[in-house]
Amino acid sequence: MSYDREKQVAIQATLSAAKLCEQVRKDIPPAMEKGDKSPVTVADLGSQAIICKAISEVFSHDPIVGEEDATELRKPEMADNLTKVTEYVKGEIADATSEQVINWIDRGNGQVGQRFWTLDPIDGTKGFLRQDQYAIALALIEDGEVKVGVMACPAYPVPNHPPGMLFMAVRGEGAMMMPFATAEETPIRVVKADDTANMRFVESVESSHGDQDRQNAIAQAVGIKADSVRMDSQAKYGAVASGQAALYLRLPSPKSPNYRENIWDHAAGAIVVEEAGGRVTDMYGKPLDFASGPKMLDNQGVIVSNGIIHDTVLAALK
Ligand SMILES: Nc1ncnc2c1ncn2[C@@H]1O[C@H](COP(=O)(O)O)[C@@H](OP(=O)(O)O)[C@H]1O
Ligand SMILES: [Mg+2]
Ligand SMILES: [Mg+2]
Ligand SMILES: [Mg+2]
Repeated sequence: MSYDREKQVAIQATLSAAKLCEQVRKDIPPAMEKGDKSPVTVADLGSQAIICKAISEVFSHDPIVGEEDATELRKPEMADNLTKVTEYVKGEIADATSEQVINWIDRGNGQVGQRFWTLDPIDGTKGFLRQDQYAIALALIEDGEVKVGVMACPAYPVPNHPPGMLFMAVRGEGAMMMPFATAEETPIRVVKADDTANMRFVESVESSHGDQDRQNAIAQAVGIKADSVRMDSQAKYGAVASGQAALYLRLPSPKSPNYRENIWDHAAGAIVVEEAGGRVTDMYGKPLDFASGPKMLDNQGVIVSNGIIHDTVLAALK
């Protein structure tokens, strides 16, 4: 089966959402707080609206499992925020109304099933607020397997061009990157065994999202001598897929040992790395479970590598 249509719709939708996010970022957005105390901005909500609309128009029966919902935005005291989100969405969809924006965002309340999309409208909201890395991440899952993944990374550096990189993959067709500036697709591959210059590892900027002491100890144990490169969001998967790093370690934080990862934080990145020749498992070597629900309850930690060093990393973790 061909996924060309899915890939094209996903690329156009994430690039459109990326424009909205960059517009919000220029205006330095204030963050609102969600129920779990994590931040959300008008850009997260606007991005989800744009992408859910685009998917729904073409694939009207596909559920979308998105990170955000419009519960807060519906409250009368949030009217100003709803107006702001709608204004930004209008930059991409000229005739959008607030009512439509709310409904598009809530299209992201879908359930995991035989075929569905998972969406992180801004992965790395903390990075976005710091003017660092963030990603708009969208993936199609069928029969428990990620089939298409697209990550738009508007702040990702591109040599000799303004920042902005799209990473994408279709199962069985390899992984590509495409600078926003040139729109030229190039195939990407993970770091080769003899490429010592790129044998570095990436981890989250946020110390509370992992276990940086242990991550650094494991990297050293597998022979990586350089300090880690800290980067927000699934852009880290892009770094591994494009051979700029050999390893991405995400071990459970000692402060939140019972935390479970969300599917939208990993699905798009995982297929991009796998199709670039790498490997993605949890810290025990188990495949990530994208089929059972929005949280990967049976997985802990995430290990992303160029494949060659993967078993050595898993052994060091024992
Ligand atoms: N205690 C925790 N451990 C691991 N990940 C966490 C976490 N708390 C939040 N996160 C997730 O970390 C993501 C950001 O990843 P990174 O740290 O690699 O930039 C967040 O995505 P959002 O920014 O989409 O909410 C959020 O889902
Ligand atoms: Mg969030
Ligand atoms: Mg996220
Ligand atoms: Mg997010």
